[in-house]
This record gives sequence, structure tokens and C-alpha cells, in this order.
Amino acid sequence: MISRNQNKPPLSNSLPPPSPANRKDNLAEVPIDKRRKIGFGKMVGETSSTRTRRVFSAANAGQDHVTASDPASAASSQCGCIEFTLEDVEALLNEKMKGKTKFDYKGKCEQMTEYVKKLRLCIKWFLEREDNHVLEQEKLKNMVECAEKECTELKMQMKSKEEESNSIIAELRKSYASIEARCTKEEADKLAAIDSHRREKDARVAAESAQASLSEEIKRTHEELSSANQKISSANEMYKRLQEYNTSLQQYNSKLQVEVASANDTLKRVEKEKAAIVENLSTLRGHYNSLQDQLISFRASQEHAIRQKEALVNEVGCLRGELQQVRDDRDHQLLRVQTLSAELVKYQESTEKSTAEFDNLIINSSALEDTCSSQREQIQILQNQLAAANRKLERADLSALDMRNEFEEQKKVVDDLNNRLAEAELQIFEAEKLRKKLHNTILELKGNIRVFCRVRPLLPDDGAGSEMTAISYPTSTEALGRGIDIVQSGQKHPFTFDEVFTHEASQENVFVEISQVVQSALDGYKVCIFAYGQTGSGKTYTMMGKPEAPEQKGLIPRSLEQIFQTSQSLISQGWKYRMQASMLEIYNETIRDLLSTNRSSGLDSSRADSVVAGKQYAIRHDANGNTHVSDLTIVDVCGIKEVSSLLQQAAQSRSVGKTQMNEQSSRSHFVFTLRISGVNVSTEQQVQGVLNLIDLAGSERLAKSGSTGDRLKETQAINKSLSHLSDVINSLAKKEDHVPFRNSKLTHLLQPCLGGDSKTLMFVNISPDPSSVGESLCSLRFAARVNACEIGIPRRQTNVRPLDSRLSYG
Ligand SMILES: Nc1ncnc2c1ncn2[C@@H]1O[C@H](COP(=O)(O)OP(=O)(O)OP(=O)(O)O)[C@@H](O)[C@H]1O
Repeated sequence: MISRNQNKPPLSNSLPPPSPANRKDNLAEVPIDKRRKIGFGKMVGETSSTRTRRVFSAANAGQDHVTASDPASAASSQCGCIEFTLEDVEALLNEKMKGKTKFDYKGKCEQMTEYVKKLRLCIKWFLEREDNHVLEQEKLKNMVECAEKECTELKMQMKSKEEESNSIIAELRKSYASIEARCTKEEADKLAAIDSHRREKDARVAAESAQASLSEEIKRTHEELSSANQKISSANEMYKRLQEYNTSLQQYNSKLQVEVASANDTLKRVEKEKAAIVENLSTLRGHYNSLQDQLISFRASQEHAIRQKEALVNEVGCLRGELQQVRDDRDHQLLRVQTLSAELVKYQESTEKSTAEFDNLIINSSALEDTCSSQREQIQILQNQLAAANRKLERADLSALDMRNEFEEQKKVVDDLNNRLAEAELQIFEAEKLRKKLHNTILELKGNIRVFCRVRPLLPDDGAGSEMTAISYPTSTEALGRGIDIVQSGQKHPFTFDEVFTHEASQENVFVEISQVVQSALDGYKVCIFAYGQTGSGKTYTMMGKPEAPEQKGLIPRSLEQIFQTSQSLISQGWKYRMQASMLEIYNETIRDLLSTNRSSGLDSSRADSVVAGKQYAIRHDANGNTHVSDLTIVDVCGIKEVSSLLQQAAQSRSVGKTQMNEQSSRSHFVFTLRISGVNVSTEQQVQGVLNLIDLAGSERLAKSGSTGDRLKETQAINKSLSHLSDVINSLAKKEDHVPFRNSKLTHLLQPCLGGDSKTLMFVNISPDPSSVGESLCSLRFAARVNACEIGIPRRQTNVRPLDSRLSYG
């Protein structure tokens, strides 16, 4: 602004700046119309009316005035007594010289002189006014410059203050931001501390559970202990970190306090500065007001000059504009101060907030400290508990180690014993095999009948209290699998046989034990296997079984299957076999051919069978000990299917009836005979074996059976024949010279088996029914007697085939 003013052209615009020296000359050169524009001033303090009056008088009394305008009066006019108006000047300029006559040159000259004088006075006045105006202008200029300077200074001050305020605000903002950031950090740290506290709590809970599980499971205690140690170390670390955090919080707290104090100081300073600024502003305002007053006065003084000089007015307008700008700046500054004040208020508020948060933080810190101390105590307790648990664990470990060592040793011993046991068992097994072999050999050498005992399972039809069985099996090594004890009237009767099958033994188990005996029939031995026992004790089940269920097949079908299978396998060795089967029953001391096609089935008709057919079925033993029954149907069989159908046929023909003891009671002795003739085509060797499989009728107490009529006769016949068998056995046992084989058809038929050179095996079937203890005891006693019998050494029938008989085996 100032520079602009400085660069402005001089007030007289087209004129050079007037100087006292050259002003007159210059004025002479200035054209009158231009000079008019300069205007005329007025005397200071003069009113327009007085001025007009005076000028008017001057104009009218021009002469007097001019007369008075001598050098002295000119001098007085120089001091400002005469004043010209524009009209005066114009009137002066338009004044025309008028003589008395056209040629009154003298008068005209005098007028002209007067006129010149007036003009000179006017010019002088003008020059004086001009000088005054220039002086005033300069004075105003100086004042404006001063005002401008002051304004500039003020502006500078304002600017510096603004800068200062800005820097303070920036600093405050910075400190506020840093406080805010610290608050945020503090908050985050607090959350982290809470989180860590929670984690620590979790770790503590985990440690507690680990401790609980430690006491429960010793094996896993090691791992859990290590994990608990880790957790405790982490908890310690956490505790340390918390302590550090606590210290840092305290430090931060003190720092914050310092910062708050400094912020307060700054605030006070800012407030002071603000007050100073406000004061400055008020002084500035005062100054401004005075300036404004001055300006007003200037304006008042300038009014004429404004009218006369547009440039001055413009300048004043410029000044006004600048002043307005200054005012705007001031307003702006005021606004800034207001915003600063508002920010200050905000800052104060935020500081208060920070203080509140700080207080909260202090509270939180103290709470955290409390938590820390309580956790420290808990950790201490936990550590103590852990130490105790550790000690316990160490003790447990030691004892566990000892126990483990002991266990390992024991295990070794047990393993050793197991190995030895396995070896011993193997040895026992081998020994048993050997024993059996030797026993068989001894028996063969002795000629004893082998006896197998089989106890059937309890049946639903067995009598009440049947679960209290009187039968038991000794577990001693020597009697294991061979002994059976039966208790009658409180007295135990022990028996030992070649084999004892419990009620759990399957048909397969039983057959395995007799398969070798069956096999010897193929080798040319006479083999006789018969089942003895009271009615319903399982004889038929053992011998025949239930052919419809493969696993319940009895010894007869299994033996036949084996014989046919083995004979087939021996074909490759050159053996050819001829098998002949016959089946008979001894019913009421009568032999009946079960494969006869002429006979009709049924008990009543069978009785008349021999009579109708006229057949005798006489029993005859040849010199080789072979038994022949005259008129008996002998069927050549080649395979098991044929034999099975024959067995089925025989079963249908067999005398079976219902008794009180058995639904399907065999009322006769059933004898299946398979004659085996084998020849080895390459060695010419011949073998002749016989396999007798006999299912005896069951012994029965008449009183118990309650049989009457035909059943009574049947029972009597059965008992009688069995009694004869017993007699024979007794005789054989006593090695009497005479053995009453011919007393019954059964003993007569079994003569070669009981007294000859056959391999004989008897099954004594026992019922577990307690009500049958008497019969069972009788059966066992009988079996024991049979077992003691010596029947001669089994002899294999083998010879070289005579030439004439070779064809029959073709
Ligand atoms: N070891 C066993 N397992 C399962 N059931 C058996 C066993 N022994 C016998 N039985 C059953 O016991 C009942 C009588 O058996 P079985 O007919 O064989 O006796 P039994 O001595 O032949 O009689 P009987 O002399 O009157 O003919 C039958 O129902 C038979 O199925």
C-alpha cells in the first residue's frame, strides 16, 4: 500500500511538483483552464457565507481592494487574508478592459494594470493556496505514511503474534496428538495387560488342571509338569513384564504429570499471551479509533480537497479499502483468536479428559497392581503346590521306576516262565502224544478194551434241580481229560478212562479221538466201537448224531466218510478196496436185518419178520475171528452217499419208541458192520478189516421207566442182554476160562470184539441229570470193569492174495 502510494503520480497530476522557487514561473506557463482545476482554497475557519460576502465585496469594491493591494496589502494577502473563489477567478478572467472611449488607452491601461495586479494577487493567492495544499498534502501523506507504518507494524505484530499463536497451537496440537497417542497406547497397553492377565488366568487354570491331572495320572505327570513349568515360567515372565509395565506406567504417570504441568504452564502462558493480544488489540482498536477519528477529521478537512482533487479522494478510498482490509485482517485475527480460544477450551477440555483418563489409568494401574499382587500370591501358592507336587512326583517317579524295574524283572520272569511253560506244555503235549501212543501200545499189547466216557449236556426235559449236577471233572495233571467224579449220597466216586468228554465236547472233538482206531480198519484190523449207557444218555447221538445237521453228524457217518476218503487217497498207492455194509438190530433177543427189502417197518410187524421170512440170522464166527450172520443182507458200497441212504433206510426200519426217559428211544441194539477188503495191486498185499459200530439199547430201571406191556418186555429184554454183557465183562475181567458169550445174541455177536483180537472201544454215555446218578454210577462202574478187561492182542489180518480170488477185486 505504502509503496503504491509512493509510486503514485504527484497530486497536480499533469504538473510537475511545485516548488517554492519555480512555482510562479510554472504557474505562468500553466494554461488557465488547467489552472482552474487546481481550485481555490478558503481560509481556515472561514464559513462560506462570510467568504462569499468578503469576495463579493472585494469584487465589487475591486478598486479599494486593489488599492489596498499594495505590496503591504499583498504581504497581508500573502498571509491569507484574501481569498478567491472559482467564480471570482472566472470573473477575473472574463473581465474585459473598458475605456471611457474607444481610444481611451490610458484608462484601459490603468484597468489593465489593475487587472494585472488583481491577477497577480490571485495568482499569488493561488500559489499560496497551492503551497498550503502541498504542505497539507505532504502532512497528510506523512500521516498516512505514519498510519501505514503503524498499520504495517501492527500487521507485523499481528503476523508475529499469529505465527506465535500458530506455533503455540501447533505445539499444543502436537502435544495433544502425542497425549492422544499416548492415551491410545496406554489404552492398548491396558488392553494388552488385561489380555495378558486373562491369559495368565487361563494359564493358571491350565496349570491347576495340569496339577489335578498330575495327581491322577502319574505317567503323564512328567509331560504335564514340564508344560506347567513352562506355564509358570511364562507366568513369571508375564509377572516380570507386568512389573516392568507397572514401572513404566508409573514413569509414564509422572511424565504425564510433568506434561500436564507444562501444558498448564503453556496454557497460562497462552492465556497471558492471549490477554496481551487482546490488550494489544484493544490498544490497536483505540489506535484505530483515534486513527479513524483522525481520518474523519482528515476527511472533514479533505472534503474540499476531495471535491477539488479526485486523486486525493481515490487515495483516501484506497486508504479506506486498505483500512477495510486491515479491519478485515483484524476481524480475521479476531476470528483466529476466537478459534484459538475455542481450541484452547477444547484443549482444556481434552486436558481435563486426559487428566480424567489419567486418573482412570492410575485407578486401573492400582487395580492391576492389586491383581498382580494377588496373582503373585497365587503364583507363589501354585509354585508351592507345584514344588510339593514335584516332590510327590519325584517320589512317585522313583517308586514308579522301582515298580517298573520290578515289573520288568517280574515280566522277564513271567516271560521266562511262560516260555518254560510253553516248552513244558509242548513237552507235555508231546509226552501226552507219546503216552497215548504208549498207552495204546500197552493196551494193544495187553489186549484191553479202551473206554471213552462222554457226558451229554443238560436238556430242557431233564428233571428239576438238574442244574445241580453231580458230575465233576478232576483238574489234576494225571486225571486231566481222563477223569470223571460222580457224587452219590454225598460220596464222590472217581473214575478214570482213556478219555473223558465233557458236555462241551463236540461231535468233531469226539471223532478226532477215534479217527485213528477207525483208520486201523482200513489197515486190516477188526475194530469195534460201541456205545453203552442208560436210556437217553446220548448213545444214538454219539453214534449216529443228527445227519441233517453236518456238525452234529455222529461217529458212524464220520467214520464212513473218513474210510471212503482214505480209501480213495490210497488208490494212488495201488490199493483197491471193497466195502460191504450190513446193518442189524437185536430186538428182544431177535436179530433183524435192517437192510432186508422183504421186511416191513414197525415194531409189531418186525417181530413177525423172522417168522414170516423164515430166516434164522444165525451167528457164526470163523477161525479168523470173523463174524457171519446167516441170511443177513450185505450190500456192496462204494461211497458215502450209498452208505448214507442205507443208514437212513436202517434208521427208518429200526425199532424206536417213546419212553418216559427218551422221546425217541432205541428199543434195540443196533449193529452196523462194514467189511473192508483191500488189495494192493502192486504189492499183492491183502487186508481184511472190519468196522463194527454198535449203538446199544439203553439200560433202564423198570420202576423208573414205568413201562408196561410191550415196552416192559422190551425193557426186560434190553436189561437182560446188557446183564449178559456185564457177565461177559466180569468173566473176562476175572479171566475165567469160560466166558458166557452165547447167553445173549449181543454177547454172541460181540464175542470176537470182546474176547478176540479186535481193537475195541467203548463209549460210556452219561446223563448229567442228577436223578440219573444211580444209573450213571452203574454205567461208570461197568465201563471201569470193561476198561480193565484184557481181550487179547489186536491182530492185523493181512496176507498175499491167492490167485483165484484176485478176480473178485477187479
Ligand atoms: N452230546 C450231546 N449233545 C447234544 N444233545 C445230546 C447229546 N447227547 C444226547 N443228546 C440228546 O439227548 C437226547 C437223548 O439222546 P439219545 O437218543 O442219543 O440217547 P440214547 O442213549 O440213545 O437213548 P436210548 O437208549 O433211549 O435210545 C436226544 O434228544 C439227543 O439229541
